[in-house]
Amino acid sequence: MNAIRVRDLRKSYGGRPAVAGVDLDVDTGQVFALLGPNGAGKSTTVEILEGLRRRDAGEVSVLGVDPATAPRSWRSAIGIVQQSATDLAEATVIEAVRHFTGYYPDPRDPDEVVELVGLTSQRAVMAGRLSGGQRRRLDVALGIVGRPRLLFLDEPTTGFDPEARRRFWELVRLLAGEGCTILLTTHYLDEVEALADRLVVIDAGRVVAEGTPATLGGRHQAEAVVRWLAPNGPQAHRTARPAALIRELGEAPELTVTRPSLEDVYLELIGR
Ligand SMILES: Nc1ncnc2c1ncn2[C@@H]1O[C@H](COP(=O)(O)OP(=O)(O)OP(=O)(O)O)[C@@H](O)[C@H]1O
Repeated sequence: MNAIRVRDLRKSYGGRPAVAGVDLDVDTGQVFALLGPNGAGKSTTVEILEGLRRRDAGEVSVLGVDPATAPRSWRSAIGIVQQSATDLAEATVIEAVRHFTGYYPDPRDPDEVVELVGLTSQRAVMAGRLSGGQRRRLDVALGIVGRPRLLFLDEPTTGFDPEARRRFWELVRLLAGEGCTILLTTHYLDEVEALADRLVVIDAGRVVAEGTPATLGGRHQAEAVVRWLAPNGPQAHRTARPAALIRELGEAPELTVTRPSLEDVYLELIGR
């Protein structure tokens, strides 16, 4: 069964389409990324899947249920990390996590959750006193405390320092390894490359491309650029068969082979 199945999803605000006919298929256990420029319609799509926003038209099934009419039991199988953080300023980290365990039938141990998101040293700190990145980690903690079967992560690592991001990636891999399906919205293409099994690119409310990080937009078939330092200066040669050229060159100094990055392909897809 697909964890998420969407057909011809539509939503307008005041007559202006924000989502204009989106189809999505996310397999159970996949890490699936939604990419697209600001205002593309990602959050609107995700909020409809989370049951937090009404759609105008289209079919939506999330864990086999229509989120618009989903029962409470469905909600407890879903974890949400939204862009706008929950108001928790008056609780400490561990109190907030403990409080949220009360909403779920089979929650994780609060101390384990705090450790997983790297907030053990801040466990007794008031949420209102956390730094931006630490606050975001607390949001992640609250999203995973209920052991969700499906986790929505909307720009989860905004404000994270590089170490926190790497740690968060490990956490996503751990959750995926436990069989949790993950829908990730992010503007960081390295994050998509590191985590996503599949991705779609949304622009102006429509899916403009889909694939894996390695194959999006025919990236894997694109010509490679081979660079090296020759006695007469730096060389760059574009070729579909880099291995043959490298064999010919032998031990060339400063030899590199590059193909278009995911970012190159993405920017081309959205016409920027
Ligand atoms: N509550 C709202 N009322 C009116 N218009 C809205 C509302 N929410 C979103 N929009 C508009 O709908 C369009 C899609 O917005 P959405 O937040 O879904 O985009 P996004 O892809 O998530 O963007 P970002 O990357 O900036 O988070 C935008 O033009 C936005 O201005």
